[in-house]
Amino acid sequence: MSHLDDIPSTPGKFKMEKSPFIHSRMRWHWQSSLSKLTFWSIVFFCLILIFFFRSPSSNPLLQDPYRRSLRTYNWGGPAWEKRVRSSARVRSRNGFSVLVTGAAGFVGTHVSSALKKRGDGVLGLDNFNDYYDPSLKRARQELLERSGVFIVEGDINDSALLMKLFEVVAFTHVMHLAAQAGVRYAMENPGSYVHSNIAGFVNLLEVCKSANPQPAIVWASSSSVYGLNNKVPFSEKDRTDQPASLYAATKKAGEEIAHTYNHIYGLSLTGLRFFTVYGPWGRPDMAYFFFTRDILKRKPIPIFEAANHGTVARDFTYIDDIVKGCLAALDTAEKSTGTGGKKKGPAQLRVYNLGNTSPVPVSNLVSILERLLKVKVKRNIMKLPRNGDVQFTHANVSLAQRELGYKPTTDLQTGLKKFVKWYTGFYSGGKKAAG
Ligand SMILES: O=C(O)[C@H]1O[C@H](OP(=O)(O)OP(=O)(O)OC[C@H]2O[C@@H](n3ccc(=O)[nH]c3=O)[C@H](O)[C@@H]2O)[C@H](O)[C@@H](O)[C@@H]1O
Repeated sequence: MSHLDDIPSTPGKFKMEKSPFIHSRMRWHWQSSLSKLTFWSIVFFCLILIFFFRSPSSNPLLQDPYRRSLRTYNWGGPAWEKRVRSSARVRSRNGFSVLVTGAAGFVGTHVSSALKKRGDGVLGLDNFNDYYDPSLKRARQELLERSGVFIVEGDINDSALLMKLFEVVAFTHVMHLAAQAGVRYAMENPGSYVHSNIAGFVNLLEVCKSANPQPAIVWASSSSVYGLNNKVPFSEKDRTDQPASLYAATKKAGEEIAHTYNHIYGLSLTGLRFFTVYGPWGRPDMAYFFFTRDILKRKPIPIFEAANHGTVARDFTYIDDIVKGCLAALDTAEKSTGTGGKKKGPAQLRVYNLGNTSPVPVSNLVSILERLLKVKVKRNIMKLPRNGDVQFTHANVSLAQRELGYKPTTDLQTGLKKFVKWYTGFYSGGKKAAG
């Protein structure tokens, strides 16, 4: 037999062997390569399993919001109830008793502080999740505690906690600012948007509708509900049925859910469409914030541009203007009409734009920061990624002006100057910039 006989006549096929020795040798070869193959397959499979279970982004069941929702918070007890009552106690004539959800958040902190200053009773609620550096939330908490605002640690999805809070305090108003914010993060962690912005909102409304008395609710919607609209400036009468991100879709869903609870239970509900809010104590996931951090680190700044070199612009709105809008919405909110889960008559249902009315290209935002920080910026012009961002936003605020007396007064240059002053002060002295 020539050596050629060992070679398969066609790929994948072997000639039958007659020699028993060759036959058993081949079988041994086969078995050994088979067991090797099995061994390495098992190793490879195990590696994939380890990688899968260790990587939160690849397994939705292990993503933050679910772990967060499983977290247990310590609440209850006489000392805790005393703190709750004291924080929510009204200290001015005709003042409100307000439950502020998301009180350790950017807008929540500013609104809580402003309400407290004018003598309203304020109780905060926040789950201190780690969407961005929780130490910034803790610093905001300290700030509020110094002015007498207690923040209860807990989740808006926790019905027992919410019911307890309403049992301890007869809140006149709820300022609902707890949410999963951020447009682009919705592609990484969609579940967190459903968890907070839909399930959490419904849970809160369920408790509010059963409360006696029912509170009036003012809550944060978003300019992102205008989605792919081309008609500017955006007016409350415009369509909001083409969201560009899941974040926008959950905020739009919130507006429809608000309609339902108003219709069925007589809850007074006011949605505020915020337009890219910025300022001191802001959110590190927002462009103006991380641009500042990265400019100071001499890193290149990615500036998005639309097709055909189209400008990407935002109606950046300063936090103090937003706070005035929030307080005016609370002040003009009518009482809910239901009791104990039953509607007694029609109740107020409103939606307002709270913007600045003058969009600024993102490249101008970078130029302002460049001047304020006195650092030459390396610009990295990039195509607007298909990740939920829209090309521009521009608010028409005439409705808010008419009905709330809302009038924004801070331009981007002035507002950023205040932000940079806060930022450099806050992160100086060895504190690391939030990531
Ligand atoms: O007004 C709103 O409705 C929304 O405003 C912001 O969303 P956004 O306007 O996208 O704010 P940033 O994420 O700070 O982005 C500002 C601008 O910078 C641009 N950008 C962002 C990131 C980047 O690397 N480069 C860049 O050019 C974005 O395209 C956008 O035009 C908030 O993150 C949302 O939570 C809020 O609801």
